[in-house]
Amino acid sequence: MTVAVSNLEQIVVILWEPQDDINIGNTVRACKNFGITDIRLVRPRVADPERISISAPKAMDVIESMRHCATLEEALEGCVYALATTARARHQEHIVTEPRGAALKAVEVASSGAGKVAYLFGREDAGLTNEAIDRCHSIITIPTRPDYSSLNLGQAVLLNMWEVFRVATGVGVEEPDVRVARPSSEFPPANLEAMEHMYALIERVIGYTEFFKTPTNDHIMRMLRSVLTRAGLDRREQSTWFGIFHELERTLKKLQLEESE
Ligand SMILES: C[S@@+](CC[C@H](N)C(=O)[O-])C[C@H]1O[C@@H](n2cnc3c(N)ncnc32)[C@H](O)[C@@H]1O
Repeated sequence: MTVAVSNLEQIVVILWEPQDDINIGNTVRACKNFGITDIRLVRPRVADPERISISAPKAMDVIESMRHCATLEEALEGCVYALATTARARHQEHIVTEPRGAALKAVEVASSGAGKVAYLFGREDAGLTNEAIDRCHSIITIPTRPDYSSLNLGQAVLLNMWEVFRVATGVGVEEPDVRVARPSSEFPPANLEAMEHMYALIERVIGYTEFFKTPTNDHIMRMLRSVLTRAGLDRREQSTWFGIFHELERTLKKLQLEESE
């Protein structure tokens, strides 16, 4: 799969005083996964390329091109728009958005040719300072359960860069496939355990015939599973299928018994 990456070159990830090489490595990895190569570190406590590469293998190109900056001003060089990420929306005066909305804005600005767009991430123990947040146009808060809202730094980078990638490339944002859409059912979806019982039953019933010709039934069963998964059976439909195959098994067993007598 090839994707257009020109807008992604305009995205800058800034880590504010990162404290840990593993988190820097996870950031590098997430960025490289999604085509972002401009990473800038403001006063990192550590930044050992070898240790960083443990969590970001085959990414030495990005690791070696990371810029080390003494100040946020230096890190924001060439940027025309900045977004601060924080779990705690402390600044009522800022626009607060979530990663998807932020990515739409970031890619819009990045595509305009005006300059680069910076995403700021805070240090592991203290987040971003108020002064750093004040330099930004808007705040991104990743929605979480309210009493446990702080994500790991690398994971926060991952979620945001995934959205930037999707918006910039259009990958993974297709409309649902209408061919497989079905009206919503009044019954709950079929239980996975019940589905497994049903597949085992179907396999047994087919086994009474001469349909299976190969030593393993895997290929056929995988195809049947795929068809029935796509159908998205509800509980009533599943139990009807089960009932039909159950009756078939009973009948086939009876016939087999009669034949052997
Ligand atoms: C471990 S968190 C910092 C937690 C810090 N104790 C605080 O209160 O901000 C490290 C960074 O990940 C990002 N982050 C973590 N959770 C987030 C969330 N729910 N929404 C947006 N960014 C988040 C922010 O950039 C944050 O500064």
